[in-house]
Amino acid sequence: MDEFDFIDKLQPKRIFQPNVVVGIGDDAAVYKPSRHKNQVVCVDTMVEGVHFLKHASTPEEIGYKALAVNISDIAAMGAIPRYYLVSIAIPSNWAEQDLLELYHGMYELADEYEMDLIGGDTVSTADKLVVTVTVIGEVEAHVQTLRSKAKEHDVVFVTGSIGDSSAGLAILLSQLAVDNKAHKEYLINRHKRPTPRVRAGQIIATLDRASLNDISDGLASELHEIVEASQLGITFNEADIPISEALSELKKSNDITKWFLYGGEDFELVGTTSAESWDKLKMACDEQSIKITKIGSVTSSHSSVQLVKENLEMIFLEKSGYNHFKG
Ligand SMILES: Nc1ncnc2c1ncn2[C@@H]1O[C@H](COP(=O)(O)OP(=O)(O)OP(=O)(O)O)[C@@H](O)[C@H]1O
Ligand SMILES: Cc1ncc(C[n+]2csc(CCOP(=O)(O)O)c2C)c(N)n1
Ligand SMILES: [Mg+2]
Ligand SMILES: [Mg+2]
Ligand SMILES: [Mg+2]
Repeated sequence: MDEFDFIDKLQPKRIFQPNVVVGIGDDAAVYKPSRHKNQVVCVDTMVEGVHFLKHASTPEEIGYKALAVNISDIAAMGAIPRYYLVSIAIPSNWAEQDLLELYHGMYELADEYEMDLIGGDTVSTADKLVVTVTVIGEVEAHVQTLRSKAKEHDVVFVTGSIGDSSAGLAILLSQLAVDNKAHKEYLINRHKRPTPRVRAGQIIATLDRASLNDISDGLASELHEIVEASQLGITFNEADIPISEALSELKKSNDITKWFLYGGEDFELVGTTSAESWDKLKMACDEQSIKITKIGSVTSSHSSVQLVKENLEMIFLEKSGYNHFKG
């Protein structure tokens, strides 16, 4: 493979955003920021063996997810994704065709959101593929859906359903057998092709105030991040946590809490807002068929995350979930 030929093949056929001044092909990209908007930027990396296994995912699925997890961070800021850059470290056992397919996985999502690939970097590496995606988005200058914005008595809400991705990973790792074929495919798909909740983030951005976080490391961990940043507490009900039909089915013979509390990679949004704003949010989401569920409330109990179990026992949850240095 030739580095320069490969980069030539990444040149987009079309540019969606009129504000791109210089895209792929020079020393750096140039774009014009929109007036009255703040620029929002995030970067997340995926490493072969840590975030995906080459034999368990197609290159297209890996590319899709590498972009999706970053769009999810943009959604958690109430922002709209506009541009992305891709840095890729390539070992010799990845063929050019695999890499072009990986980019196709990204194009699928980028087309949906009319995002432009405006640059990146290509290097070789000894062993595992590493793909790092940077996304730039824009948000109305007054919108700040920060982890620190929770207030006492707020409603705690979550989009979609929780725990599917982690159960899907357990299937891929042969730690879980699911007989129902449709359920098995659903769970694996939720792991490989998470849906970033940009539309929900947009609605939340219209509220007077909201705290917001996306669920990458697990619900318990993300709730801890909100209570730490807001110096408050959260209490939530196990019975109210939205669980898919596929995961509910597994409840009969598995302890599913490890998936929905600590598993991670749900890429749903979790946040808090006033009771009044919650009513507006719920109504707006219902109108657009966006699933959003109230799971608890914000308390004055500093930095504690309390779960009311289905049997009404109350337990304090530790900040455990996915942690790169704890496994
Ligand atoms: N190596 C680093 N250097 C500088 N800032 C970092 C570094 N790693 C993380 N950060 C910053 O720390 C904050 C939290 O990052 P983190 O990656 O935990 O958030 P996240 O992307 O929402 O979570 P996840 O990576 O699990 O998806 C962000 O502001 C991020 O930019
Ligand atoms: C092969 C394999 N083993 C384990 C996992 C689970 N996993 C990896 S990183 C992560 C948290 C989010 O990542 P980050 O914090 O880097 O954004 C999780 C839950 C996986 N996806 N693939
Ligand atoms: Mg990150
Ligand atoms: Mg995040
Ligand atoms: Mg992230």
